[in-house]
Amino acid sequence: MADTKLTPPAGGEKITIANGKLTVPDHPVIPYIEGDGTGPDIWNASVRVFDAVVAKTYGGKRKIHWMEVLAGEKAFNETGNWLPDDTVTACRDYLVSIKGPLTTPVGGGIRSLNVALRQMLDLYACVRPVRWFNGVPSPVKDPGKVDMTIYRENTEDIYAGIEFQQGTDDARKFAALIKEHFPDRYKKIRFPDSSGFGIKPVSKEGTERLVRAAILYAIDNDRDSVTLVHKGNIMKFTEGGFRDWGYALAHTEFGAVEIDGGPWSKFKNPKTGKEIIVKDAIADAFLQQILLRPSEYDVVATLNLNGDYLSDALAAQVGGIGIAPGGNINYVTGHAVFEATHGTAPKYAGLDKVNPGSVILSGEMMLRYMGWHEAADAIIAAMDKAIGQKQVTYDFARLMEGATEVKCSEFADRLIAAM
Ligand SMILES: NC(=O)C1=CN([C@@H]2O[C@H](COP(=O)(O)OP(=O)(O)OC[C@H]3O[C@@H](n4cnc5c(N)ncnc54)[C@H](OP(=O)(O)O)[C@@H]3O)[C@@H](O)[C@H]2O)C=CC1
Ligand SMILES: O=C(O)CCC(=O)C(=O)O
Ligand SMILES: [Mg+2]
Repeated sequence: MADTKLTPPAGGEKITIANGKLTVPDHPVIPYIEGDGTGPDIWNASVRVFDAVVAKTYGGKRKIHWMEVLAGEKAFNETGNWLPDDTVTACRDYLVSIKGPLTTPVGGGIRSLNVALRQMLDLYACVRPVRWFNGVPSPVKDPGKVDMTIYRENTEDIYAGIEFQQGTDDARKFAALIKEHFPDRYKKIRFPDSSGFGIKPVSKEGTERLVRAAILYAIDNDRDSVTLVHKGNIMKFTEGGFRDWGYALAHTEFGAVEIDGGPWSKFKNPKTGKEIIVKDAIADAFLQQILLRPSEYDVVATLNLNGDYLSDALAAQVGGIGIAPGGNINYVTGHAVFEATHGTAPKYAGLDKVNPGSVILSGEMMLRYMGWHEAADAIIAAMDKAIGQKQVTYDFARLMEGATEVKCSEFADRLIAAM
């Protein structure tokens, strides 16, 4: 594999993987992408928290050597390329990286760089834990009942980007192809001449590796259930396939057996002996269930688009997207890019205003992924403490009684002080 032409920071070493196990040196090089919009505000606050927590936890023995790599507007302005090869190579070579949000225009323009990076590195699992921090304002009565981890398939579905724009030669060719080979289905297109088209590939292997990761997470973290969320009643061969392949994998690889005639199934956690239920839910019903009966759901395995919607909806239930973290992971190659669930929030760019919590908690996931559990735990403890002191960014302050609003950078200061 070619090394990046970027100059790595002196004194740092690469994280490596052998036989599926990461080796993390005490001084790892970690590439980061600052991000567009509010990305720089958030990154500047977050990196101070990461450096402080590692220094305080390990007394100077460990240190992250950050290496900036470019993507998005900054990359385009400096190199004329939205996602330079060097950036992808660095994320590939150094295995673990972290990024801020990148803008994707609606309707036309460039395709999502975020999605491109996930596809190029084959980061098939988008892992988004959703939990409530004591004191965070929430629109629901009992936000503490929400404790779920979303495993969103990250490389397939409508996000594969196979689309044909209305009125183009490609769209006409595609329509002609369906007309010739699938006349019955062509007849179902209400306005064929003025339609755009999108294709949704969902594969057995793609489903299996995602559902396997979700079940292994449930085993390792002693969770009660894995729910396969799909719209398989309507999209039978894609979303319905996801459900069927997911159950089949639970049976063949984890020894799950059907309960009361199925399809819900159960197996014993090989580590704890506790029962894990594998169940499924249709996506629209699931969205009302998570509001009404959140404690019945735990690990969620779902397709790309459902997972995108669900992540923001669940984040809102525990106080908003300002503290919703995530990681894009390939558990086989070890590649991982950590990033917030939210986007660039452009109206707040440069105001030092937004909540940096989502990137800070994405860093917490990254540290845990690296095996630096003590530092990760210290971030969670500091978060609890800082929020408890009610000195919070605008998003929480506007909903929290008796709170003092602090800037993005000041919230990082509070976290560091709370360590
Ligand atoms: N992974 C990525 O890089 C992602 C990129 N995007 C991209 O981001 C751009 C903007 O997307 P948009 O739909 O506006 O969604 P955003 O998530 O950027 O923002 C929507 C709203 O969420 C709230 N919000 C977002 N981030 C924070 C934060 N850190 N602290 C507090 N509140 C926050 C704000 O709410 P309020 O207005 O109530 O204050 C904001 O207006 C698009 O180009 C989109 O494609 C989107 C998602 C992920
Ligand atoms: O890539 C984008 O611009 C949006 C991605 C997104 O919303 C997500 O991954 O949750
Ligand atoms: Mg999203």
